[in-house]
Amino acid sequence: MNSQQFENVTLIEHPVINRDLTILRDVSTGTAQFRAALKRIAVILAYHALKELPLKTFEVETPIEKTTGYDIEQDVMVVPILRAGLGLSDALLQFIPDAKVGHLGMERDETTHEPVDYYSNIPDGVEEDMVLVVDPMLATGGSAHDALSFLEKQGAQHLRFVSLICAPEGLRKLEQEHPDVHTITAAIDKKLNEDAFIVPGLGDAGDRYFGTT
Ligand SMILES: O=P(O)(O)OC[C@H]1O[C@H](OP(=O)(O)OP(=O)(O)O)[C@H](O)[C@@H]1O
Ligand SMILES: O=c1cc[nH]c(=O)[nH]1
Ligand SMILES: [Mg+2]
Repeated sequence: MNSQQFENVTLIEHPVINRDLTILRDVSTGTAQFRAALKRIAVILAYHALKELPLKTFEVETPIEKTTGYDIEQDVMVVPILRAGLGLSDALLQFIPDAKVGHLGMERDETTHEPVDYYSNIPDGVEEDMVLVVDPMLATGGSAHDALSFLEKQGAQHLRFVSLICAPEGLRKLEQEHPDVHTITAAIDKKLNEDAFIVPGLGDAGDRYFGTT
């Protein structure tokens, strides 16, 4: 499936992503290799997710002459959806070391597949900042929808969603509920199964990243 079927979705294609997604999908991949592959893809996603940041110019003096310098004009806030989102947030902080970090704790109920919120801590500045909500898996879209709605209620106006693997069902939900939010992802998979897991997916991202079951 390609991103052209969805408004406001950028599907990042890169040979390193293809190789690392395969490592992540492989059921025999252990925790260390899983973390390393996720972190490599996260850097590529972060690079693309920050592409639209506005710049300001100023004069800088090189050893040879004065020239135009650039700095990022807008503050950035990274908001991982706990737990699995934590695996993506460091990559963004490598590029924007002074970014604020908010946290939203959510866990899907295994029977209803609805997210249950258990924690929130969002720094000041959410109205003006570029706010990047990060979570490797977009399945039904319930968790991302809750997170984006919560931030919109707090006044967020410049929201992006950064994900590793999206199901079409989740992308359709975001398209309907948050048409202004741009999604950056490394894969759009086939569908959800009866347990609302992404097919083929990689299983439970949080469990595989943190070594829980
Ligand atoms: O689109 P949805 O249907 O809402 O599913 C996606 C959510 O499920 C996973 O989290 P999980 O509930 O497993 O929590 P965890 O990160 O603590 O493992 C994943 O990291 C997303 O947050
Ligand atoms: O496939 C899925 C769906 C929800 N959460 C995950 O971690 N994986
Ligand atoms: Mg999980």
